Parts: sequence; structure tokens; C-alpha cells
Amino acid sequence: MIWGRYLLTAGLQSCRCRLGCHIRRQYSFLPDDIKSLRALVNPDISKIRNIGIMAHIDAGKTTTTERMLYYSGYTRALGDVDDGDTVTDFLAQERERGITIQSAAVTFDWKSHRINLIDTPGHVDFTLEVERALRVLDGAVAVFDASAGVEAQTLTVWRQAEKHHVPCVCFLNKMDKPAANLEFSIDSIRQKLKANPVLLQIPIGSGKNFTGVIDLITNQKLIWKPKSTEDDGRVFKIHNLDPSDDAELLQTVSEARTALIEMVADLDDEFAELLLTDFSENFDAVNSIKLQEAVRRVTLARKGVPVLCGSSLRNKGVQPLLDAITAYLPAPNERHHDLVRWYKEDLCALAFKVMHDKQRGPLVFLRIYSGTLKPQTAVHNINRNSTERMSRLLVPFADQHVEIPSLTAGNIALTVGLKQTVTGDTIVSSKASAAAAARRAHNEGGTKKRHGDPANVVLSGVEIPDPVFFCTIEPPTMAKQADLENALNCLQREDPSLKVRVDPDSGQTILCGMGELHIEIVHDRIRREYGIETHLGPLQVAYRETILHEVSTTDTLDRTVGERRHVVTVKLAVRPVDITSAGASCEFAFTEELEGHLSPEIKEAVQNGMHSSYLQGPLLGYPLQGISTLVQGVAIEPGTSPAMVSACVSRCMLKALRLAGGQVLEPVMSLEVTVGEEHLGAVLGDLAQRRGTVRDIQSRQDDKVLLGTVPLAEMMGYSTALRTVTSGNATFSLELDTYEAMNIQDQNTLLKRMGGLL
Ligand SMILES: Nc1nc2c(ncn2[C@@H]2O[C@H](COP(=O)(O)OP(=O)(O)OP(=O)(O)O)[C@@H](O)[C@H]2O)c(=O)[nH]1
Repeated sequence: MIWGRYLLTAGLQSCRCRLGCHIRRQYSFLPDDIKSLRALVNPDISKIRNIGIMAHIDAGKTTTTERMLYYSGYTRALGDVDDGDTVTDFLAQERERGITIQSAAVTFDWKSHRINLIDTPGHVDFTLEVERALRVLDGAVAVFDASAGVEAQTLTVWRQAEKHHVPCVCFLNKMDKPAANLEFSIDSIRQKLKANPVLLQIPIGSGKNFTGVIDLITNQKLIWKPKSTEDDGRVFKIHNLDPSDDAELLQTVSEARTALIEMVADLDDEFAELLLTDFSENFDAVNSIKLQEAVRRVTLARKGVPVLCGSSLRNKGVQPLLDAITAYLPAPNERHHDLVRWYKEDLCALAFKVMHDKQRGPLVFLRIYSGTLKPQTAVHNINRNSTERMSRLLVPFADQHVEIPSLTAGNIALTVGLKQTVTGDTIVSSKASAAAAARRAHNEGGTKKRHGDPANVVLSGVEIPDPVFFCTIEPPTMAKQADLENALNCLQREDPSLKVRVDPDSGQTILCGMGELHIEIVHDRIRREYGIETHLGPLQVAYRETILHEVSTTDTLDRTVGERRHVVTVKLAVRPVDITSAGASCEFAFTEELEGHLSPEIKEAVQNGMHSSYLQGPLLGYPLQGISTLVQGVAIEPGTSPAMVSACVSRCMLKALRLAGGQVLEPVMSLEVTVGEEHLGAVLGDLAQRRGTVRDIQSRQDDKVLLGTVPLAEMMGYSTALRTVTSGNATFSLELDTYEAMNIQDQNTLLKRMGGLL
């Protein structure tokens, strides 16, 4: 997209008239690149739709997005996931693998509405990306494969959307497939999602003969040319239904419209009243505007979900979907965001994604909840308590960005210059405005904390789960170590679920992630985007360690360094506490007497020694959890340095931990497998071999849903194994449940294996 690049390289400043004259000049050069100049000015908030597309993997999100961009005039050619040239899947691996990994935000206009669209990934390893996107959306489109109905990942994402109260529209895609089945799909929305499907269209023709839809609101036929290979679907015919149409079709439409009207009346009192007063003689005579308004109210109240159908690949049905987004999904000011009223007209925005651009540094995606964002201004980051300068403001168009002079509430912006901001941070105009909002919140009784505490007025971010897998990562030569560190720093700011640490013994860099695919993708991105060929060690499970017994011990360190003699004696007691909960940390305290006696400097030295001991357990060097330590004595001879106090504490801790008996804790995952009944036995058999425990087996339609727990160590390569035992007829999701003590036999096997004895 040359146009966006031109604006940036032209060094456009934040000045409206300059922008205007660039637009005129630019427009005359490249009239086709962006058809809609509205994209550059702030639309009325009621015309904005912040939308996400969510679906099961391969349901057709990316293809549908590409069609939307094409019909809205943003792209001139139709991208194709199978050819690897889509706009939203701009990371190289996405193009190659044909999957969507990162949420790419795209802004475009449709019939005087601004649509900010976030494409969300479907793979389980990237649910954090979905969650992050849903936080900032006002509405969502759920795309289904009409031959499969509701699939496992849709359920997960649907639940996430419900958690954030996001109203949805459903799009039954792939109506061109011979196995596409409207009734089945509608039924699965009702049964599996427990939602009320409000069917707004019925398909014309089926399979290869699917040519269009009948709009039940307007009673119109929308017909596309049958041969999609020769036609881009931009032009389609709209006819009113007339009595000469096929009688069976007319009958079906009449029944479906009556069912629609009755359903909407059931869900919306205002519409029911209208029917009973003005249309009691003939419900069917209700006008389409009133019906559409009622469907909108039902959608916003999340009492029902409008259902449309089409085939994105065959270029049919996408324009009515765009119409439905603008007609039924909410504008930002129709959503309830608590904090907004406390900020009034002041800026309040949430950083929901960070990306790294080699030339421009970190690019931060912000959702603006209130106020106006302007480039070349300082903004305050409440979470980091820091003030940063934002240099440029852009509208995101996948990997192309258009510079703009200001952006108002309700929009999604891309900013340049915010170097400290990470995903989940709240950005406001100044420290004073945060304090003012906190005061308003307090006065309204909205918070219980201290008067004027800005911590109260932070938009809640996304919870980041603990990584469960790790492996070493090595650069090809030591000379590349600094480049690798830089690449990892950038990737971590983009993806908070990726953790990086250095092994204190070996000095090796360790990569910790959410799953096998997650680590593989990171590895791939380091190679492609940063040009570093790294070597990954074997993928390992992130175990933890704890102790079995309560122990008290003493240690003395007596060391002469140069002329100086350091002598310190430490006495402490360790005991196990709540070992299994995933978040159980370690704690320590001083006896009351020590608390009063020790200087702050020595207390800090003790704390440092304690923290480094907690990072590495005595058995295998994994972090410790579920331990409480009481420091009972610290005797120091004059001249002893604080570093020696820390060293003595660490040594004494190691002694105590060894005496207390080590116990390895392993991550245990909660597992959900959805499988056809005929393959249930094979899945259960396989699970038993993986030390799995079955908690429940439920029925869902013709499928069985197995709920259980299984140690993560046994789950490497599970997706391939499951595919094999079920001939591809199962889906699963895996999530950290708890840490459990390993039995002595398994623990010994692990110790031998890690010690190189097996
Ligand atoms: N028959 C048919 N195939 C389609 C249709 N839409 C998409 N596909 C195909 O389905 C496959 C998946 O499409 P995508 O658009 O990549 O699906 P996605 O949901 O974005 O996939 P992820 O990003 O991996 O989650 C591709 O091979 C598409 O060509 C459709 O309307 N009909």
C-alpha cells in the first residue's frame, strides 16, 4: 500500500491543513489506493464499530476479512489464504502456515461507518491474543463453517466474548460446500452456545448452486453471479420477492419471516407491543425498519444473535454481513465502560497490543475510551507511573499505517514513541488527570481504596497465565548474543505470555512459553524478522519444587577477602505451606526481635539471599513454591559486607531445604476432549497411559466431552496422537490447573533422567 507509506515518508506533521493538502496531492496521484478519505478524519462516535472476528480454526475468518477489505475499497485485489497473499495475515509464518497468529487491527469504512476490525487467532496456544482483542471490542462476528456448525474453539472464544459481554452476529460461511447445513448449524448455535439464533437470511440454492440469500427483514432476494472464479462478487442483484417466484420458496420465506417476527417479539417487549397495537391483524405487515430496530435491541441486550449466511471464498454474502455489522452491533458509546465517566473529557486509553517495527521502534495499539489523542504530546502511563512522549499517531491498516493529526474516543489508534508501555497498560493525559478521575471515582463511592489513588482508575488488563514449557535458546555465535537479547526483549513486549530468563548456573538463555506451537513460532520469528539462526534445546516442562518437612538450621560463613574478614551466622526455619496452588509463592519473615534490631541494609541483604534461594530448588534447580521461612537469628561481626550476609543466607537456606526433603511438583493440566462416541474408548485408553484422570464424561449432541486432568509432561505431541487415535475426529483444549506432588517413583525416574542416568 504505497499511499500509507507516502504519507509517512513525506514526514507529515500533525496539522490538519497540511494533511489536507497532502491528501489532495496524494489523491490525484493514486486515486485507487484508498477509496475512502473518511478514513483520515474522526467519524462521529455513533458511526464507529470496533469489531472482532472470532471462529474455530479454518472457519474462514481471514478469507471473510479479505472480502470485507476488498468490498469496502481498501484493497484492489482479492487476497487468498491458500495463495498466501492476504492483508491481515502479514507475518511471514502466517502466510506460509495459512493461520492467523497475531491479531492484526484493520480500519476501513463501510457506508458512512468506520469499522475497526481486529482479526483474532483460532489456535489454543493463542487464546491470550483473543482475550486481549475482546477486551477492547464492542461487538464480534462469529464465523462458522456451515458444514461443521459450532466447533470446539468457537465455544472457547464464545465464552470469552460472553465474559466481556460482547454482542455478536453469526456468519454461517462455506454455504457453497455440499455438506453445508443451515438447520444443523442453527441448532448447534442453540444447543452448544446456548444462544438464541435470530435467523435473518435463508440461502438460495445449496452446495455449488448456492447463489445468494433472501433477506427476511426486507423480503428481498440478493443474487450473485454463480461463477465466482470469474466474478469478484462486488456487484449483485437485489429483487423484491414476487408472487411469480417458486411457490415452495415463497412458502419457506413466509414461514421463516413469521418465525423471525415471533421470536423477536418474544425477546423484545417494545416490538411485541408494536405488533399487538399496530399490526395485530397481520404481523407480517410490520415494516422492515421497525423489525430491524427490534433485532438491534435484541442483539445489544444479548438476548439473541442475528444469523446470516454466505460463502466468502465464492464472494457471496459478505456485503450483507458488513451491513449487519453496522446495523446490529453497538457503537462505542452504546457500551458501558465504568471508568469513562470518571475521566469525562480527559484522555483514557488502553494499550492492548505492542508490535515492533525495525524503523519506528515499538508501535502501541490503543483503544481510546475517552478524550482525544494527539501526536507530539506527552501521555501518562498509570501502570508504569511514567510519562512518555508520543511522536506519531497512525491508523492501522495491517502492516501499512496512515498518519493522522488526532483521534477521538471510540477509535483504535496506533502510536509511535511509547517505549515503556506494555500490553494492558492504561494511558491518560497526565498524572493530574488520573488523580482527578480517582477523586471522582471515590466521591461516587466507586472505589474502596485511598482517596485520589490513581490505581483505582486503571482499565483492567488481560491476565497472563504462567508459562508451562521452556527450552534453552542459543545464538549461532557469542557475537550474536546481544542481537538475540534485543530480539527477545522486543518479542516479550509484544507478547506478555512469553518469558525469558537466564539460567544462573549455565548462563544460558531460557525461553518460557504457553505451548509447543508458541515456542516454535517465537523461534521462527527470531530467524525471519531478526535474521538470527538460533538453536533451541529440547522442550521441557516447567516443574516446581517444594519441601516435605519443617526444619530449623544454622550456618556460619567465615571468609577473608584481601585484608578483610567477614563473619556472619544465620539461623532460620523453613516449613511447607499450601504447595499445590498454581500461584502459591514463597514467603519469609523475621522474628519480632530481629525485625526491630536489624538495620534496613542487613534486612535487604537477607531478602536478596532469600530470593535467590527461592529461584532454584535443591533437587533439580526449579523455582520453589509453597515454603514459609522464619529468619530467627543474624549475627554479624564488624567489617562484614552485606554481600556476605546474602551469601550466608543462601547457603543456610540450601542446607535447610536439603534437610527438609525435596519434592518435585509437576504442572497438571485440565483437559477437555470432544470426540465422537465411537472413538471415546481409544481416547480413554491413550489418556490412561499418560497418567491422566477422568473427572467427567458429558454428552454434547452426538459427541462425548471428556473432562479430566493430566500431567503436562505426558502431553507433548498430543495433538498428533489424538488425531491418529480418532482419525482426526476430536478436538481438545488444555489449560494449567494446578501443581501436584509427583509420586516417589515418577520423581526418581525424572531425577535420573535429568541427571543423565536414563
Ligand atoms: N468452500 C469454502 N472454503 C472456504 C470458504 N472460506 C474460506 N474457505 C477455505 O477455508 C480455509 C481456511 O480459511 P481461512 O480464511 O484461512 O480461515 P481462518 O479462520 O482465518 O483460519 P485461521 O486463521 O487459521 O484460524 C482456506 O482453505 C479457505 O480457502 C468458503 O466460503 N467456502
